[in-house]
Amino acid sequence: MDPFELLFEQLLISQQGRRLSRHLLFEKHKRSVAHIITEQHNDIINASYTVTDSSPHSAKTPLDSLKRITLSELCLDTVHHGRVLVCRNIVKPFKMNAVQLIVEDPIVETGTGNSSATDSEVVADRLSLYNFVNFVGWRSDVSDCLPVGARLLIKEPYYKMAADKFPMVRCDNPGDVIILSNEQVDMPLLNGLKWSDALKISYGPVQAAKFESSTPDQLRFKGNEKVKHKEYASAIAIYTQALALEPNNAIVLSNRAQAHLELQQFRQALKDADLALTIEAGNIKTRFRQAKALYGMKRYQEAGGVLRDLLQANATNTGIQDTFRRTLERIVEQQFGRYKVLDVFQEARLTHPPRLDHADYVGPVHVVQVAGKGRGIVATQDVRPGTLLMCSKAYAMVFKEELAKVHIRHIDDLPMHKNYLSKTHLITKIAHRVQQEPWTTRELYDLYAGVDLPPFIDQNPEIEGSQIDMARIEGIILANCFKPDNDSWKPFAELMVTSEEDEVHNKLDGSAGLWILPSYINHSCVANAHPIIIGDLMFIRAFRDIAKDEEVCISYFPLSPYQERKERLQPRKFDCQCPLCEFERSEPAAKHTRRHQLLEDFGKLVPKIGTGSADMIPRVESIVSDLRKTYPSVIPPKTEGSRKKKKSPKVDLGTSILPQQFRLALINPLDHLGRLYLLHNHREQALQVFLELFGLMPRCGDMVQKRMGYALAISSEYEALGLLGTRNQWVDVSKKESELMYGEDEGTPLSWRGNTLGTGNERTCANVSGFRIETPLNNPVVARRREE
Ligand SMILES: C[S@@+](CC[C@H](N)C(=O)[O-])C[C@H]1O[C@@H](n2cnc3c(N)ncnc32)[C@H](O)[C@@H]1O
Repeated sequence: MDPFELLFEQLLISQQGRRLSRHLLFEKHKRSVAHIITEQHNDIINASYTVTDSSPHSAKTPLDSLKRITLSELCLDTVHHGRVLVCRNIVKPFKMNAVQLIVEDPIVETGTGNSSATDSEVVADRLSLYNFVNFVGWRSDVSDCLPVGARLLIKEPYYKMAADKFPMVRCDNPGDVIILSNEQVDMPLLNGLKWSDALKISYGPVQAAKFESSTPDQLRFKGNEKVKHKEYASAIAIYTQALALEPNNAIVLSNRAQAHLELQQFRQALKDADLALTIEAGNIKTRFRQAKALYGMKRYQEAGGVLRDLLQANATNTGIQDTFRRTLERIVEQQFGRYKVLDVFQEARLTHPPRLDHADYVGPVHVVQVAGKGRGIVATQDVRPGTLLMCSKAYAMVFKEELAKVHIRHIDDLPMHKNYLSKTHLITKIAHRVQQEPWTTRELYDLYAGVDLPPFIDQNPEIEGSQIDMARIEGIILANCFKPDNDSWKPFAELMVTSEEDEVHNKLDGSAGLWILPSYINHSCVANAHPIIIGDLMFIRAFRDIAKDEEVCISYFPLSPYQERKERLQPRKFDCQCPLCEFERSEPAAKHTRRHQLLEDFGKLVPKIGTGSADMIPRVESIVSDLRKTYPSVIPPKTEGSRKKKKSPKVDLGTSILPQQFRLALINPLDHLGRLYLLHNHREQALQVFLELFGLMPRCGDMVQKRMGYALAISSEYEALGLLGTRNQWVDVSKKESELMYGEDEGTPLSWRGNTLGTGNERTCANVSGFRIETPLNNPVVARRREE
């Protein structure tokens, strides 16, 4: 069809509010497929978005209470509660973000052997299945899972206008889609229905009963071919056909176990491997697959037992040896919380995307009710600073690097909002996991889902996939999602709890993930613990002493002046009652206003400060001085650092969190002032500023990383002054702070073992908040001074 003819017909139809004719549906489908193929050639991945105005619908009514509805009865912008659509797929589907099909109604038999409609009258329409098949990519071939002729039931269908201004049936919830097998044709719902004899498609041969004429062996080979091409979902569909013909075929069962392993469907893999072993007990390959499935399910002890037995008979098999070694490492992690942190960093660097293979660890903490906060986490014993409280692997995570590959363009070139990307994909990933692993649904649905959703109260120990509830999943990620700082594992995570749509979408652009146990940790501005995200692992360590039964809290955002924190808490719908907030609330309002004004003045100067102009020094000094005056009894900065004064400074380790000592408004301006001093070689003043900054930083939340950075900067300045003893003392301080955050790796704090935090050569330069500081080895002025 001529593209202009197509456009003209589309225009006419859209003006008349009619659904697309059958041949137009085919033309559009064909064009979309051709478009995808071209884009594939250009190595661009498309994602098609149809953004719902309301929360995605999930049917709650059981199938046998639903009444049939036909395509022609569907009303626009309506969720058809209490109804079910019976339909048949009539095209080779394609998958972008959603699986796109064209489906048709069945024909009603009249009882006289005639049908109520002729073939040409059978209504067809578009169906978009979101979150549906395995998330193996936007371009996956899903035709083996949804072949032409597949009969489907869509519970409580939603009919809506798509972004191209034509209607379509949209289904967000995989649990609401039932693909009927050959045995399911006798359902009462299908009584009196038959399908048009000719599958009225305009291209390609039709194979409704695709595999029926094949033998189990032929199907096995076909499945193996799919595995070779990494099309695991298709392979599983084909092996399943083979097993329908020969249920006890141990080889097919074992091969299907392998395909499930590839898709990380460990429980299904274990089921197949177990069954295959009851038929052929000694099969090494199948036992190895069984061990891998156990490993995937985190049943490391059992996996270890199987692997040990296997090794006894196959001592030289390197694959088994390697899996056994990894299993032992997981057992040590799971039981003792011992991680080789440096290796974890390395692994995160080398794995793309960095989904890491490590065990979860639950340290001395448990979940309890906390007055006024719902549930929370408390320590089960006294805990020392640096103690690992938990290590948790993300329930689901999307990485910026994955999203970067997605070129957002609707198939009809309509502009789409990029910021929906990570949110949509995180929801999809979670829905997919729920679908694949229904036994994990309970722990997911138990999470707080926002003020508008009541707690989940289903008492079933194992919630079935049909209970996938996209609205709840959305609520859960908005209340509990952590977003690592832009570039992967910077130790700052922000929890998003907001009802402000735009804000949420903006924040959800980039990497984002959901971690189950950490989601129970409540907020405090003076947090005693802090999360570090490496790949998809979250480590949470204590930053201060925590007494038995004391609550463990993290900060949901960086520690900032009161006004800013207040604004950030507003959409989260709770007031923070931490000692700092209590104290600052009790301060006279005039002080807050004055600080706010001064910080606004400072904000206006920032672009000019960025140019490094020396004129900025007195201006920033004046703002800093005025800010100091807004705090009571400001302790003047110590005057250490003189070359004559050899006495080591008394280092404040920040263990005190007396709210009166916080002077948060000073931090940012002082940081800029320090940089300016350095830039203009006023090194002694810079040292004073860094010393003051270090003193201003309590051991709270993200402050620990800054403390580490300033301690490093101070040590560099002492080195420049030739005060090596003092320098070493500050190096130790920085090491201590680094240990607090990352733990120790074989006795050496992580930041000193590579370039994970600084520039990689911390003897020659340090990195404070991204600002390079020169030391004698690379600063000619200081080097000369030393020579003198
Ligand atoms: C990530 S969840 C924390 C666990 C949650 N308390 C629960 O019961 O599952 C975040 C929610 O916990 C509550 N919350 C967290 N910190 C709080 C605090 N300091 N005071 C009051 N409520 C808090 C708020 O309802 C917030 O939206």
